[in-house]
Order: sequence, then C-alpha cells, then structure tokens
Amino acid sequence: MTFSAVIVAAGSGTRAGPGQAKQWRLVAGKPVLRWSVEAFLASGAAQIVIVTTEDGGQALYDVLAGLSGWSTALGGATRALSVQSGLAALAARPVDEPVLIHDAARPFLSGDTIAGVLRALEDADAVLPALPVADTLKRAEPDQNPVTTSREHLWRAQTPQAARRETLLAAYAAWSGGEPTDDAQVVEAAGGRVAIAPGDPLLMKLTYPEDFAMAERLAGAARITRVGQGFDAHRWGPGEEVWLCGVAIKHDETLIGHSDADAGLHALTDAILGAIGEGDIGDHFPPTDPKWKGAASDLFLKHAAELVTAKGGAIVNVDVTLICERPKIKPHRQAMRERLAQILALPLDRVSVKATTTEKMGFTGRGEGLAASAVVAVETPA
Ligand SMILES: Nc1ccn([C@@H]2O[C@H](COP(=O)(O)OP(=O)(O)OP(=O)(O)O)[C@@H](O)[C@H]2O)c(=O)n1
Ligand SMILES: C[C@](O)(CO)[C@H](O)COP(=O)(O)O
Repeated sequence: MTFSAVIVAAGSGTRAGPGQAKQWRLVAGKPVLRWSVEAFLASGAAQIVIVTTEDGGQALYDVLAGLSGWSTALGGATRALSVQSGLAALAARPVDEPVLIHDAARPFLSGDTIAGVLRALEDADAVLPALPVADTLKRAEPDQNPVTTSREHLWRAQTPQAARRETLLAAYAAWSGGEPTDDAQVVEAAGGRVAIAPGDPLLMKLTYPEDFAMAERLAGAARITRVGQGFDAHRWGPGEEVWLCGVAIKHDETLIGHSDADAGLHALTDAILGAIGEGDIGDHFPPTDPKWKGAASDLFLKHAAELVTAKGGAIVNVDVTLICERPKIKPHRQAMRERLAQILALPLDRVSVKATTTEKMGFTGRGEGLAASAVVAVETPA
C-alpha cells in the first residue's frame, strides 16, 4: 500500500535533561531521528516529511547524510501543531493516501509495526500501535494510600499512528479539546473508528535521561544479523593482466567477461545482495546492457554496499576465497584486502581474502578458469 510519513522532531526534549535535544543524540552510534527515517525508507514510504525547529535545519543534513526521499517542515509550539505542519507539507500527495505520524523520539521502529498499522487501516479511520498494560496500576495522591486501579482494557499508545490525510486534516480542523496527546485521539473525537494494531515493546519513547541507557541496550535487540554467500567463475583467455578483488595483477592470461571479469568482486557483490534479499548482480547490472561493457567491478560492489546503507544496515565482515592454480594470490592478498576495505569503508580486520587451488582437479585445476566464493555478514534493523 502506498503511504507517506510525518516524523515529528520539533520538540525540545526538556524531560530528557540538558544538552542536545533527544532527536539529535546518538543511540548505538546513530542519531535518534535517523533510525526512524531508515525504517520508513526500508518499508517504501513514498514521501517522508520531517518536522523540525529552525535550528534543526542544518543538523538534519548531517544526521541524514546519504539518505534521500525526505523533505522538511517547520514545527510548531506543540506536537499537534507540528503534526499539522507536516500534513500541510504533504499537499502534493493524494489526499486519501495513508499517512503514518511518528515520534522521532521512538527510534526502534520495525517494518512489522509499519505493516501492521497499514493493514489495520483497511478497516478503520485511524490506527495506533499499542501494548496492553502489564503492570498493576496504582493511583497515588501525595500523603494518601495508593489505590489499586484496574488495568483491564488499558493500552499504552505508541506511534506511528495512521489515517488517510483527508481524515486527519478534517479531524484536526474540528478539534476543540485541550492539547491532544496523540493523533488517534483527534480522529476519535471527530467520531472516527479507531483500531489498535500490535505495538512493540522495543518501540519505547525516549523521554527521561535514563531512557538512553535502556535504548543502548535495546539497540542490539532491534537489529538482526544476516548472512549472504556469492559465487562466480570466469574463463581464462589471452591477455596480460587480471583484475582480482579490485587489484590489477600482471599475468600471462586475463579473465574473459562482459565487465572487467573480477570474479572476487562479483562473488562479494552477490553475497551482499543475497544478505539483504536484493537479487543478484545480474538484476542490477544486466550483462546484456552495453553500459557495463568493460566496467570496473568496484562500481558493482559500491552499489551493493549503498543498498545496505539505505536499509539502515551495516556490513559486519567479508570473507572472499579465490580458487585457481595461477596466478599466486598470496603476494597480492594484502593489497586486495586493503582495496576491499577502502571500497566498503571497513576496518582491515573485517576483510579477509583467501586462496586455494583445487589440486589440478576440475576447471580451475586444468587452468580453464578461475572461481571465487564469498561470505558476508550484514546487520540491519529487524
Ligand atoms: N512542539 C513539538 C513538541 C513535540 N514534538 C515531537 O513530538 C514527539 C513526542 O513528544 P515528546 O516526547 O513529548 O518530546 P518533547 O516535546 O521534545 O519532550 P519534552 O516534553 O520532554 O520537552 C517528539 O518526537 C518531539 O520531537 C514536536 O515535533 N513538536
Ligand atoms: C503520541 C505519543 O507518543 C503516544 O504515546 C505520546 O503521547 C507523545 O508524547 P507526549 O509526551 O504526550 O508529547
């Protein structure tokens, strides 16, 4: 389902204590706001409006470096005003398109939560993700005994909250209560049907200083590790040098292929694409396309690495094995590792290049061709 998103990030974060407002602070090395933008991009949001203060403007470009598909709107004095500013900035989108309104202060947004909210919107005017209250509740006035209060039918509201843009615009225009604390409440007051979608315990709102320590611990749980493997082989032919793992090696033959035939980079590119479920190298760079004739294969690897970044992921380590009788790989291994580390912006100890012969057996053993296999570990949001 096509949808757009409004991320409200114009608050001052007073309760989180002194220092930078919470949406700009880091959790697991990543700005709080960036977590949500990446989650919406990974789920295919058609447009993302980020609502910030004027001061936030420049910070935004640093915080969202490398990401596209977002625009900005100026926040208001309250969350509700910031939401309305974000909705106004979506004027070019279809008025009946679902809009997901999300607190920047909730970094651990998953694709499942987004999908659940959108699914529930098929039968409702507005949807909020929520969790049932699990603790016993007490109402306590100063100097009085706490009074136990039923927790039955009580839910903790989270974001993103969804409604079609026209529904939200009409409901906010009709709102005459005090300060609404969420968007579903505004649709509810306008007589709309509000549904609850599954909330997520990880989707906590950073509110108090101590929440940041908790978020650091949750950051590990909010990410998954994926593994991808790739394989490639090319035939030997007449030539004077061969490209392997991004390094040119003088040799009495070359590998034949549509691009520079760097089997090491091709296997590694496929491993990365495999880890993130993005098909294979041929899907992205068809061998039938003359554009890629003689292309330097580091371009393919960079593209795969950029797809990982766009999903909010990071490559953990890569391991390439080259399979050939000749040339000898050992003298070039360090240069290959350094080149791969440079292309992928990884520390050297996370890049491995190995080599083996097949003891004169098979096509590599007979010197007909060279093969390469690669394994990669990638971390992405769950
Ligand atoms: N005028 C406002 C107030 C809040 N928000 C956003 O609404 C979300 C939820 O608000 P809250 O957690 O209350 O954030 P703050 O208002 O920043 O925090 P505090 O109340 O502690 O100052 C946050 O992402 C916040 O940036 C906003 O865009 N504009
Ligand atoms: C919208 C909200 O996240 C729902 O739980 C929440 O109400 C926003 O925070 P605030 O402290 O009420 O501004």
